[in-house]
Amino acid sequence: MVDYSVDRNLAILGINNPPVNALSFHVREGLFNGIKQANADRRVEAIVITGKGKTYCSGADIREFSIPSAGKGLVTLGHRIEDSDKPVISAIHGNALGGGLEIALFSHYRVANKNAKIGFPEVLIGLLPGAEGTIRLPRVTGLAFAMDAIASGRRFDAQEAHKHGILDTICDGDVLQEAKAFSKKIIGQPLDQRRLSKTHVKDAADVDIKFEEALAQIKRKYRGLIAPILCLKSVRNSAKMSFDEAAAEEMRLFGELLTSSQSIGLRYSFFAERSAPKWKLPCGACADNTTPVDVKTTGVIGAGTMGSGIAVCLIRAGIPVILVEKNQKMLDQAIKTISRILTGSVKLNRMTEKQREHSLKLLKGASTLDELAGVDMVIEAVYENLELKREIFHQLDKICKSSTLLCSNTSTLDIDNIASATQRPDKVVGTHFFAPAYIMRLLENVYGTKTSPTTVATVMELGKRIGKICVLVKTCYAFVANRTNQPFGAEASFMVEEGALPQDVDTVLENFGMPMGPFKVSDLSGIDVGWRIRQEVAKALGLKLTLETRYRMGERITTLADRLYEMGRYGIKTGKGWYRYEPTNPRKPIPDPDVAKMIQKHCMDMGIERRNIPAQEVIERCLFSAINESFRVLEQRIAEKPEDIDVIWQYGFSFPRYGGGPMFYASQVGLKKVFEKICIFHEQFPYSSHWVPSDLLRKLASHSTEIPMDKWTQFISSSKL
Ligand SMILES: CCCCCCCC(=O)CC(=O)SCCNC(=O)CCNC(=O)[C@H](O)C(C)(C)COP(=O)(O)OP(=O)(O)OC[C@H]1O[C@@H](n2cnc3c(N)ncnc32)[C@H](O)[C@@H]1OP(=O)(O)O
Ligand SMILES: NC(=O)C1=CN([C@@H]2O[C@H](COP(=O)(O)OP(=O)(O)OC[C@H]3O[C@@H](n4cnc5c(N)ncnc54)[C@H](O)[C@@H]3O)[C@@H](O)[C@H]2O)C=CC1
Repeated sequence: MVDYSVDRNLAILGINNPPVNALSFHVREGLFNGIKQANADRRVEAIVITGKGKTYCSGADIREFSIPSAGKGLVTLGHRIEDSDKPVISAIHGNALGGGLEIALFSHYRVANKNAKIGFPEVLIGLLPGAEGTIRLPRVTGLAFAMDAIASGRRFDAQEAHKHGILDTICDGDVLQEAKAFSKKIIGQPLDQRRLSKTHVKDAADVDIKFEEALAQIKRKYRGLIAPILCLKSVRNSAKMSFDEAAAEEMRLFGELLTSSQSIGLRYSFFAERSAPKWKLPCGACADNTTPVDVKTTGVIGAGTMGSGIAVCLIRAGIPVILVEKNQKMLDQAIKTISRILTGSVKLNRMTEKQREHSLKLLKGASTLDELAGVDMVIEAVYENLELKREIFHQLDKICKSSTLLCSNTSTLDIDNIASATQRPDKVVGTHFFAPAYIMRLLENVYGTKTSPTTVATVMELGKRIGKICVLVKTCYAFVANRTNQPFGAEASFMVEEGALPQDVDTVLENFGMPMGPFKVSDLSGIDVGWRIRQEVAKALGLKLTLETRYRMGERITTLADRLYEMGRYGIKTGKGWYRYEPTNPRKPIPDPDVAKMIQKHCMDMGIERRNIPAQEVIERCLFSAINESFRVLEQRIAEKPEDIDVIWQYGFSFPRYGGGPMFYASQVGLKKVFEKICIFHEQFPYSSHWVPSDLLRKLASHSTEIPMDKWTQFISSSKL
């Protein structure tokens, strides 16, 4: 785990723990023993700590935080490094993150390759740099930089690190060679001033002002998160207390965070996010054994909300797009919108003006499908209408070259049905983006019965290329995202019918951690979109829709959203929806008394008695109904693993990362408790089939002990009840 070698007068300690050189138990032991050995070795005059492979060290092994600690702690190791009689140089390439940066700060000198990335990302997993990082960094950089870097968790480059004194020198080439050259300058120099524990925070006098400024900023930026605040407090301590007192307090705060529900949720999310793209098909094909085809050119059909957003994602990643729209006015409008979105990216420093111009050159508008004959991939984003989509796929099949992949951005429709309109069902797949497509990170890729592994691999790879978090799911009505979100939204609307107002429900869920309540989201994505979907379903089922009903096919429904549609309130796009929007601030939802009146009249007409709905009921009805549906999705193998559902909720619906997602939330509440509550709601609301308890959940809840999440799917085929 740590390779020890001696090169003339230098001991080289090479951290060798692929893939990221995390500081696991054996690495800590190896470094500790290496420093000891080097100090005892007469040939050695200086010690270099370096990383083998692609990186120096990416910090603590995050998995070890969830098991009892063993062996030497990072602080003990760090003190051994700092106390070394022989100078220790950290030679950094790749990443020096978290505990890795702390090792570097325990070292007496730091040299780095110019491409190295440095940072304290602990806050992103709900922690603080607990091996004296919050006490040492301000001693090097001053308070303002340390507060910003530690509370934001951002990674910065070697140049910035050098400017703030973190690095002594930066090199172009091999960092180990640079460290060897550097050692010649420092061997024999006194070490005391290089030991950060012996130094002071230079701008300590300004600590209160800097703390208040930083606190105000992070409270705005990271609403509801505890770790950024404790990060700041710990940095403040570095200036107000002695080194040892501040370090002891840092350890206490670290312990507090380590066991906090937020950090546990964020650590879960870290691994869930990495497990989601590791797709697997029932035939055994998976990410590791399937090669994607190279997508060089694309077509997007439909230049509406989604088509324009998808086109932005593609051209921004350097992929040419032919945007086909039958309505010239819509096309002109879309091209203007796309240009405006990219201008916004330039303003936010996310791209340069030159990149914007280059991206726009990759976009070509067109009015017929014939233009798509030669592209490698088409993404269809026309209205949610099965016949229309089938007709388009039928035509594309004839027009496009035989290798072209045909993707649909449908939000609900069966991929098998769409694929059956072509002679190439193996190349048909769902690519479900989320609105606004150029912002939301999720791409829910949907495979049909005949979709080939190569097609799946290609859309998963394309998603990664355009910066999306991809999750693969099996086709079914509404797939995983919209299917599990549907009961959540239905319960939110039922509660509005029973006594709450849209803003009440939104506020409770926003306080829970959702950045936007479901009624604000509905206004954003368009009330007409949901209306069209309901019309489609009704048409497919041969139903005639009416506003004066509370039940359809034995199922409870509410027609409140349809009433808004009838009033022309389509959401933000019409300036009115569940809320109203002023032209001067068209994205700010304002509660609208007209909506309250409409709701009250609806209730009176339908004979619904309104009552007070407590906040806890809002949370339980929204979340537990989604959880129940999620368990069904798992038992039907629509989603492969619970983490996939959680990632979908985080990146598709902005479920707070610290909350993990509905599946993780259920695991934290306890499956027994969740199941019992679902049974109670089922009795209370017998006409909502989403309350019929999932068999899988029943099996898991009936177990005498809580079953860990990674074992849940093993119970699908188990007959145990
Ligand atoms: C009083 C008590 C004192 C206690 C003191 C505590 C000291 C501390 O201050 C605590 C810490 O160090 S906390 C850890 C700080 N470091 C981080 O958060 C870095 C996390 N990793 C990354 O950002 C990217 O993986 C990275 C940028 C490094 C690489 O990105 P890539 O995109 O190249 O690769 P990934 O796909 O993300 O990762 C490759 C595989 O490695 C796993 N992994 C990454 N970082 C890990 C880490 N720190 N611990 C454990 N596993 C880790 C990752 O899960 C993936 O493996 P698979 O999931 O199997 O694919
Ligand atoms: N709006 C949303 O939040 C989301 C929508 N979706 C799905 O994306 C698809 C598109 O939805 P939106 O962009 O919201 O619709 P939209 O109504 O904004 O845009 C649809 C566009 O398709 C064009 N179009 C219709 N038939 C066409 C044809 N034969 N050839 C070329 N263009 C044609 C229309 O003129 C219109 O500009 C739907 O399947 C929808 O379910 C998926 C995720 C989210």
